[in-house]
Amino acid sequence: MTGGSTALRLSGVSKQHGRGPQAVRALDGIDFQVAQGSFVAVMGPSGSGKSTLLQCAAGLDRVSTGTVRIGEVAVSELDESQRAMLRRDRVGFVFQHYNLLPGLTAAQNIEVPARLAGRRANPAVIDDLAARVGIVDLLRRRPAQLSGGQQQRVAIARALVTGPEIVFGDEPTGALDTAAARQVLTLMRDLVHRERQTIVMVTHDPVAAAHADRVVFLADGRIVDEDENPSVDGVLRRMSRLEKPRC
Ligand SMILES: Nc1ncnc2c1ncn2[C@@H]1O[C@H](COP(=O)(O)OP(=O)(O)OP(=O)(O)O)[C@@H](O)[C@H]1O
Repeated sequence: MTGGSTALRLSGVSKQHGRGPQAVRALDGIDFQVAQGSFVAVMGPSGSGKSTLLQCAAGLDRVSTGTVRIGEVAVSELDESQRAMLRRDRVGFVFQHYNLLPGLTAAQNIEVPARLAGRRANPAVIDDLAARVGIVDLLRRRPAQLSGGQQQRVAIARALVTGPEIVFGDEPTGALDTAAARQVLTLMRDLVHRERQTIVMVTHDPVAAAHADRVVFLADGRIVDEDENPSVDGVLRRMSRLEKPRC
């Protein structure tokens, strides 16, 4: 992991969904830091709290207790509209199903977050992003004219257009075939190692997780294991320990 500043810090974070007898404690005392310029994967069995962790870390949901910081900003102290502004200006998102607007070209899709922030992206910025993610010749196409891997590259460029401090990925390769997934993961790793982008990705896929610098493993809302030098076999071994039936 690279030294330097901390892009994301969760301290003592708990999150309860619902109230009373129906309440579910999805996160239970999470302490989690991500160094700026690193690529971290979050894994764990179904229901272990991965999505809740991502939602709380990205300011999409409120924590019940504890603090979340993105850079110097205490996200957990912001109100709803301040969190919306933080997400717009400082956070990028990449989803499993790309979420591109079908009526817009790739270039127009990339520009959407800048437009939402009341700006127009300089065409040179779009060209630069397209070069960084390898879609220079595809900018005039609409999503239906692109493969899944190409659409995810457009979505990654869109996530980067505001120059975010951190990018969150929710199963970003979950809908891709093996070859396209590998290319997208290599791109994400290059963005981190060449450009010092920071990426936090939730995944079920040990191959995807092994592209990260570090993998954290959740079970029952807690971080129960970490792998600082992940390999596919190592991740599979750790996951199989977590997924053993409990007595
Ligand atoms: N809005 C909600 N209301 C009530 N319970 C919820 C809500 N969202 C999640 N939960 C519960 O919180 C726990 C953690 O859910 P979460 O979706 O974060 O897990 P996950 O690890 O992402 O699961 P999966 O891998 O299946 O997507 C689960 O027990 C889930 O049922």
